[in-house]
Amino acid sequence: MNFRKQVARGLALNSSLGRSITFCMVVLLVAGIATSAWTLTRSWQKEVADTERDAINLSVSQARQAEDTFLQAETALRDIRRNLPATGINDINNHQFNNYLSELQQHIPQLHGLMVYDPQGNMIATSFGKIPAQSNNSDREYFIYHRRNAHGSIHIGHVIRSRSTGDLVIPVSLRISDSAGGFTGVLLATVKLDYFRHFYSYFELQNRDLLALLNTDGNTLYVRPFADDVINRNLSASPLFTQELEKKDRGNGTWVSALDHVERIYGFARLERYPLVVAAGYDKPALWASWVKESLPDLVLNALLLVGTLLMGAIIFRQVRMNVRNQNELAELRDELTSINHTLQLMALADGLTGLANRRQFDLFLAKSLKASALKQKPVSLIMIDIDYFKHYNDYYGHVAGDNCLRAVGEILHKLQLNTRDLIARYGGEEFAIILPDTGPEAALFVARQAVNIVRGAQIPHEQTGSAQGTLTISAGCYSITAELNADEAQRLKEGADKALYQAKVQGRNRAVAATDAMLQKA
Ligand SMILES: Nc1nc2c(ncn2[C@@H]2O[C@H](COP(=O)(O)OP(=O)(O)OP(=O)(O)O)[C@@H](O)[C@H]2O)c(=O)[nH]1
Repeated sequence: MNFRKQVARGLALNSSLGRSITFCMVVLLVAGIATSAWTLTRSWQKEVADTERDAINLSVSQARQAEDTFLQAETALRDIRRNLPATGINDINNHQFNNYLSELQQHIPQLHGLMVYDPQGNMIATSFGKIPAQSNNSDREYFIYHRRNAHGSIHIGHVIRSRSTGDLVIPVSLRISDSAGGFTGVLLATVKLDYFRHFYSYFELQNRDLLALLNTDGNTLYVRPFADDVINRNLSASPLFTQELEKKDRGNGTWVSALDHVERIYGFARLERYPLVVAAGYDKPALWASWVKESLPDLVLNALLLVGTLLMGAIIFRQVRMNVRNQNELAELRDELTSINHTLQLMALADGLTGLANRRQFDLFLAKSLKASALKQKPVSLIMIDIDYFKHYNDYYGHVAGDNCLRAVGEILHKLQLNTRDLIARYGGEEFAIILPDTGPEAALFVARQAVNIVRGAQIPHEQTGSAQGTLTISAGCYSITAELNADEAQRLKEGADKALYQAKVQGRNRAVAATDAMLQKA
């Protein structure tokens, strides 16, 4: 048996019930798996959507906070510019102005310092109170920027290390111009990088979650949780600058960070007043791990449900298989009983010695033939056959040989060319009978003679017949009637054939005789 057949039998697939149950189980399983997959996918998508919303909210709030931080610095610078002597910055009273700057700085905690530079880059006032010996900042980017650009807007530069204190600061600067628009110096407010460092550390973020403040040209100002070596790194190739900010000022996206190659779900927001952008990024692999951990009970439950369904299916299959097996066994038993019944029926209707129809079958067949004859009004004939001198045969050869002889005569008679509807029977003892439905007297006598001739022709030795041949012969008597209904026609037919047989014996045996009216009238 090949594998497919084994599986089919194992699952009781060879029954229609088995197939129906298999179909239902497969539908249930597929539906279960599909539902679980759909639910889990939806749950993960919701997790990602929630995170995207969190990221954009965080970036927007931090952009707002950065905006306020730099706005305070700008306001301070604009105040300073307003308070510069109308005659020019060279007329600044150093001591007084330093105090003013110092006081202003103390009110704005994120400020590292406030400074005033002349057109040559020399510091002429500072909130630190004392102007250092080496204080020329004409090489600084912001200074060069303002010398070249005549506009009076705020400029936020890249992170620098303060020459006064060595701290990392973000320079916020404003150009000072004379009434003709000529360059007369630079006002500088430095914002502490640590201010953002501390501020960003307040948020409860995972290890690799990111919060960054960047210039819109892609330069990093501060990126939590990275070390200071990423400061001033150019990230202009990041999708944030190449794709997202090109399209909108705030939004979200997922990309792999250029800093550490970790995939993050980002939210970003551009500051309204300043060329800065804030990005908040959530570690996607960590989010996945935490989601898997949270979804584990659901996963296990779903798996258990599926296993339960499979087990239930297996139990049902087992029952169906047992059912089918029982049914098959019952069918086999029924077939066996039918066959035994058939054999018993045959045994009940067959003669044990010769295998011909027995007396019981003879009677049944005769009754049936007579009824048909009465209904169709067609003749039915009976030939009675008796072995001649069979007592002598038994006496001479013994009863065992007598039995064999009976069997041989049965076989010989069986070879007669009869119609299929005719019946040869052992009538009893050494007597045989042939019933010929739809057969008249001439045809019956012809068959009877054939029987006599064929037995004689077989030349079975019989020493005790008194004849010269010394072989076995039979005598036959036949009679035909067209039966009437409701009459004991069997008796009439048998008596007629018997009388004819008697005449055959009387006339010298080894012959066939048909019953005549004269014979029948003789009592
Ligand atoms: N071996 C054997 N003999 C049987 C069987 N049935 C009947 N017989 C014998 O058949 C013999 C019949 O003898 P009878 O009725 O006297 O007739 P017959 O000797 O054949 O003489 P006729 O009929 O006058 O020619 C008896 O000896 C029975 O014992 C049987 O089944 N086997």
